[in-house]
Amino acid sequence: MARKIALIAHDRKKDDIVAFVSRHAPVLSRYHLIATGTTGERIETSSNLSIERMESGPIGGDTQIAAQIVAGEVVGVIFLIDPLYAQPHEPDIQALLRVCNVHNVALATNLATAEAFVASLANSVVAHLIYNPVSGQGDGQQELDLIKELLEPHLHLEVHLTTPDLSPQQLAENALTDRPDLIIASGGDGTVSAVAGAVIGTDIPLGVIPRGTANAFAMALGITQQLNQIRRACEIILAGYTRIIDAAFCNDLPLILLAGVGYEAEIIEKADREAKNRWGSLAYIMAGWQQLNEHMLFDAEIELEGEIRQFQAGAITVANVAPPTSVLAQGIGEVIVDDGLLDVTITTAATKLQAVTTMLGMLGGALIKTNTELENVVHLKAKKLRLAAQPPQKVVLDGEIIGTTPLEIRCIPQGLKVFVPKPI
Ligand SMILES: O=C(CO)COP(=O)(O)O
Repeated sequence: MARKIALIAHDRKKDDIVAFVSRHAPVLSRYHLIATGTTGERIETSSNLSIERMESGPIGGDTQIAAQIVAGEVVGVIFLIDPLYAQPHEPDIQALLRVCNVHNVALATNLATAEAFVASLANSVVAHLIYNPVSGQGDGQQELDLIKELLEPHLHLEVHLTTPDLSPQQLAENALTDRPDLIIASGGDGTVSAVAGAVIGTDIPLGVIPRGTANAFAMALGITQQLNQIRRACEIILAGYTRIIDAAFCNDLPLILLAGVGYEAEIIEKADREAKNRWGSLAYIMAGWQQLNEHMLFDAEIELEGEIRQFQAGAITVANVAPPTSVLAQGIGEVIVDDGLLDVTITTAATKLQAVTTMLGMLGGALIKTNTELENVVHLKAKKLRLAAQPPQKVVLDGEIIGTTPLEIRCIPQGLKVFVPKPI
C-alpha cells in the first residue's frame, strides 16, 4: 500500500506551505505526496517534487483526500488552516479532520506541529519487504506475521507480496521509487536474486530473510542458522551492519550467487518442487547422484579479456558468492565475494568415480578454505566473460533454470550492500 502524505493549505497559508515543503524536500520526497489542487500546483512550480493533485479544496479536493485516509493509504496530513477566515467548504474540511481522528492519522494544522511531524519522519527508517509467500516448506502467513512482529516496532515496514504476475524484481523496482532506507527480500535464492537485480548499484542496503530450500546466499554470508532463522535474519537487519560485495549480470539477469552450466543445471532441474518440498536440500544431493549416471562432457569456449580458451568440460560454474556446499564453484577452495572478480571453475571428469573424487576434493577444500589443486579442475578469475558450449548446455542462474548457453556475464564490483552479522 502506498505511503502518502497529504499537503493542503488555505490561501493565506500557501506561501508557508511552499517554504515548508522546500525546506523538507529530502524527507518528503521519500513519500508519495498528494495535495489539493491549488496547493499542489504551487508546490510543484517551486520545487522538484512530484505531487499527485486532487481537485481544488472548495470543489471537493479535501473530500478526495479524506477518502484516501479512510482507505488507509495516508500516513500523515499537513493542513495549514487559516484560523481567521471562514471557508465556503467548511463541512468538507471538518470531514477531513474528523477522518484523521477516526483513523488515527497524524494531522498537523499549523507550522509548529508540521515541523514536529516531519522531524519524526526524518528519524524513521522506511523498509520495503518483498515477500514470496510460497517459498520453502514453512507457513507463509505465519512467517510473515513473525517478521512483522519483529520488525514493525523498529521501522516502518511496507510489505509487497509476490504473485505469479508480479515478479520480485518488478516489486522491488516499484518500491525503489519511494526511496526507502532499505529493501528486504524474503524467500528462496531466486527471490533474493531478483530483488537484488533491482537494488544493484543503488546504494540502498539489502536485507535477506531466508525462507527457501537451499538459502545459499544467506548461508554464504553467515545470515542463516538452523534454528530461529527468521528471528536471526531480522536481528541482523535491525543491528544495521552492512557489507559491500560484488554482484553481476548474466545475459542481463541478476547473478548474485552463481551461474552453473552443464552438470549443476541438470541437477537443479531434476530436484523438482515436489522433491524439494519433501526432502529440502537433500533433493539436490539425490538429484546430483542420479545425474552422475547421465552426464556427458561438452566442448566449451570461454572468452576472457579478449582471449579465447577451449575446454572439454562436465560442468562450468561462474560464481560471485557461494557457500561451501556449492561444490562445483570451489575451484580454489573459496569464492571471494568482494574482489571485483568472478570465480570461474571448470570441472572435467571422464568417469563417475573421477567425478565423485573431484567433487569430494572440492568440498573438502571449500570447508577448510584451501586450494586443493585438483587435476580435473581449472580455475580462472574474470570481470567479464562470454561462454559458449557445444552441444548447447542448460544454465542455472541463482537456483533457477534460465535456458541454455551461450552466456555473457559481467561483474559489477562492489555493486551490492547487504546486511550481514557484525564480525566478532
Ligand atoms: O481549500 C483548501 C482546503 O480546504 C485548499 O484547496 P486548494 O489547495 O485547491 O487551494
